[in-house]
Amino acid sequence: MRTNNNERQNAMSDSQMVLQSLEQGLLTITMNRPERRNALNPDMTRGLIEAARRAEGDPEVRAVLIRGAGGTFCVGGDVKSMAEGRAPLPFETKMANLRRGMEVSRILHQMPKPVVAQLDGAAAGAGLSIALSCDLRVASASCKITTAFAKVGFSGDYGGTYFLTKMLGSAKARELYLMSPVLSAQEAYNLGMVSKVVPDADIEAEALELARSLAQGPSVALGYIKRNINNAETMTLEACFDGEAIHHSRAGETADHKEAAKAFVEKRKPTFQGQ
Ligand SMILES: CC(C)(COP(=O)(O)OP(=O)(O)OC[C@H]1O[C@@H](n2cnc3c(N)ncnc32)[C@H](O)[C@@H]1OP(=O)(O)O)[C@@H](O)C(=O)NCCC(=O)NCCSC(=O)/C=C1/CC=CC=CO1
Repeated sequence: MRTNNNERQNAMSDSQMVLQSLEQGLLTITMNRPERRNALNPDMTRGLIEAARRAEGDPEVRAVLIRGAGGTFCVGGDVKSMAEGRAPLPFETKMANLRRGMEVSRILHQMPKPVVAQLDGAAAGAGLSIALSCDLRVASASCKITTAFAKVGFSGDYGGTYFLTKMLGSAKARELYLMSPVLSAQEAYNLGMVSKVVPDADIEAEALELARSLAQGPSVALGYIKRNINNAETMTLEACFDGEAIHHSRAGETADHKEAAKAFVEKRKPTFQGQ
């Protein structure tokens, strides 16, 4: 079914476990299972993938804010449901389901649009992995941050070992995965895992302000910046030089670049159109 712009702006995923709202170029994705502190289950995973695919493919989306309802980002897999010990799925099915779910981290990390994670309450296990796949993390002062996996006999998923190793280096990633300490927001900030710590009362406003400013930014250049940095995670210096040369030259052809240069000379704030 085709939807008009108004309907799309406040579209919800089929499952209602993940809410989507598009306003002025900013897609807000809200994990909505507050009674379980937004623990992941199959519906939530499907909703997240659907939202991430929309974020990637919808040209109206210029930036993304991902957050959790009820004052918690996401505590990862649902340990209470794991403890119920339902009949296990065949290994191949289990593995394929998990692999499919992880696409959310890949899309958020790779798509050429900035993604901000609003971390409040807790970010644990796969919830932390998803947060680490984002470009920027704003945390409330009381937020608890932990890999959690080893404590429940898991090794890690949703790309957390990849992102944390790239972010902090192998030694620190090993420590945080093998020992699984619960970090305060300030400790996570000191390590470089979060960009900003704000008072609990300000978390929503601060995360929204940051995400909105990115949604109103020079989108082509921001997308290329993200690509360059992603390239740097895996490519050679030569390949990164090539990428920078192409991206910088293309960004220089955008209306946003021309507007920014003009605004600089005219000593005013630029207005970006995202093209
Ligand atoms: C450090 C914590 C995240 C937060 O600590 P704290 O603020 O002190 O809160 P608690 O008192 O511990 O918890 C409050 C209530 O929330 C329930 N809860 C917490 N985490 C989970 C969870 N993951 N699943 C279900 N319920 C959860 C907790 O039981 C309390 O409920 P009651 O009040 O009824 O007792 C701390 O909570 C913590 O360490 N949590 C566990 C984190 C964890 O182990 N996460 C899973 C890691 S494995 C994973 O992510 C795996 C998968 C596999 C499956 C599918 C998809 C993805 O990943």
